[in-house]
Amino acid sequence: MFLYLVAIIASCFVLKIVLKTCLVQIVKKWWRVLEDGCYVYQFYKVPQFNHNMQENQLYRKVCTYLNSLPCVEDSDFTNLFSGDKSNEISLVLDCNQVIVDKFLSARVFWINESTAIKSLVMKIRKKDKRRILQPYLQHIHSVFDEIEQRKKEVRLFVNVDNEPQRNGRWRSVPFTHPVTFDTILMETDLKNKVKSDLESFLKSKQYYHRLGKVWKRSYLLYGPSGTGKSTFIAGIASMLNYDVYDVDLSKVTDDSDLKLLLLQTTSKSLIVIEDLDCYLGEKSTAPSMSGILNFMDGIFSCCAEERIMIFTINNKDQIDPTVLRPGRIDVHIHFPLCDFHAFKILATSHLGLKDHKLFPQVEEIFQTGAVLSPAEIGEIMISNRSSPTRALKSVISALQINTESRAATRHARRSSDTGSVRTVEETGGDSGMFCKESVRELKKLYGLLRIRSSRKDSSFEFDTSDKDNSKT
Ligand SMILES: Nc1ncnc2c1ncn2[C@@H]1O[C@H](COP(=O)(O)OP(=O)(O)OP(=O)(O)O)[C@@H](O)[C@H]1O
Ligand SMILES: [Mg+2]
Repeated sequence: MFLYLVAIIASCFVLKIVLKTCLVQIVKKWWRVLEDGCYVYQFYKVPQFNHNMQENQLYRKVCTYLNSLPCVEDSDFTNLFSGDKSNEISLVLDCNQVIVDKFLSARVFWINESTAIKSLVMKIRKKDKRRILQPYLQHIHSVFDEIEQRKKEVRLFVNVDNEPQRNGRWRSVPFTHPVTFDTILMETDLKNKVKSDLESFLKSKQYYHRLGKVWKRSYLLYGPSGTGKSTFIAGIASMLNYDVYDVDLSKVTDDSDLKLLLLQTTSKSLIVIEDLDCYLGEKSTAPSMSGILNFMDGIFSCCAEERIMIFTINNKDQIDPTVLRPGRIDVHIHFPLCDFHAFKILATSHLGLKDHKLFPQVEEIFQTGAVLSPAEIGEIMISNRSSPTRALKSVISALQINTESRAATRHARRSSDTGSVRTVEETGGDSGMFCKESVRELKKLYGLLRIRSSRKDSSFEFDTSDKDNSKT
C-alpha cells in the first residue's frame, strides 16, 4: 500500500516536471520530424529579385504575410525590429529560419533562405498541393492587402465648388477622429450585428460578382440630432481604415456633376451623405431626385468597387419609400434618444458611476417621458465630471426642464390654435423643445452651460467664465 502511494506521488512529480519543462516540446518536435520524414514534398521558391534584378512583388507580400503569423512569435528564435510607428515593434524571420503555417488543415513549411539572392522557399506535401496551393496563394494576397489597409492613413475627402481651374472635385485632410467603434454608445447586440454585417460584406466579392451586383452596401442612419449618427460613421471608418468621402450636395451643380464625384472616389471607402432628407424635397433643384437615386444605386461606379454608402436623416417617416427600398438601402439603423439604460452606460463611461443614490430619481423622470440626446447628457456629464453628484443633479434638472418645456409647447400649440401667440424655440427632431424661460432657469441653477438652440439643432457649448466657476 505504502509503495503504491510512493509510486503515485513519484509519477505525479515526474508528470509535473515533464509538463512544466521543455521535455514535452522536445518529444513533440522529434515526433513531427519523424512524421514529416515519411512524406514526399514539393518546393516552391520565391526569390526577392528576378533575373533583371527587379524586385519580385510576391516576395514582399509573402514576407509581410509570414512576419504577421503567430507562429513567428512562438518560434524559438526570431528578430525584433522597430516598426513604422514610434512604439511599434515588428517580428522578422531570421536567416534560414523555418516556420510552419497551417492552411485548410495542411502544414506549409517556409524557409527563409539567405544565399546571394534572398528567397523564401515553400515546402508542401505533394498530396496537399492540388487542394491548397491556389487558395493558399490567394489567402496570402488577401492577408497582405488587409495588413496594408490597416497601415494606411485614413483621409477625409470633401467635395469643393466646381471651378474649372481646380484639379479634381475632392479635397482631403487626414482623418483623425478619436472615436473607435467600441466607444460608440449602442445596444451591444445591434453593434455586433452591424460589425458582422460589415465583415460578411467585405468577404463577399465573389458572391456579388456571381449575382452581377455592384459590390456595395448601403446603410441608413436615422434618429434625432445628437444621437451619434456622425460619430458612428467615424467609428466605422476607423474600424475598417477606410477613407471617408463626405458628399456635400449643396455644392453639386447637377446630376452629371454628382456622377463625376462618384467616379472620382476610390474603392475601400465610405461614401457619406448627411441629412439626405434635406435634398429629397420637391423644392430641391440640383441634383435631381433621380440623380440622387442613381448615385445611391452606385451604377456609375465602374472600376473601383467595395464601397460602403452611409446616409443620415432625422426622420424616416417623411421619406419617399422608393428611396428606402431594399437594394438601394440595405440596412436601417435607428439612433434613439437616451433612455435610463443608455443614461447608465453614459454615467459609467463619463463619470465612472455604476450606481448612485440619485439613479432612482433619474429613472423616475425618464418614466415620465423626458428625453435628451446622448450628446446633451454626455456634455452635461463632461462639464461636471469633477463632481458626479452635481453631474447627476444637472441631468435631472435638464430632464425636468425638458418635461416642462414639452408640456409648455403642448400648451402653446393649443393656445396658438385658439389665436394667442407664444415664443418657443425648437431644438429639432424629436429631441424635445426648450422654452426660453426654462433654459434661463437651467443656466441660473447651474451656471455651467450655455444652451443655444436654433431651428435645426441644439448644442451645448462651454462658457469659459462659467467653467472657471465650476472649479471652485
Ligand atoms: N451613441 C453615441 N455614442 C457615442 N457618442 C455619442 C453618441 N451620441 C452622441 N454622442 C456624442 O454626441 C456628440 C454629437 O453626436 P453626433 O454628431 O454623432 O450626432 P448626430 O446624430 O450626427 O447629430 P446630427 O443629426 O445633429 O448631425 C458627439 O460628439 C458624440 O461624442
Ligand atoms: Mg451628424
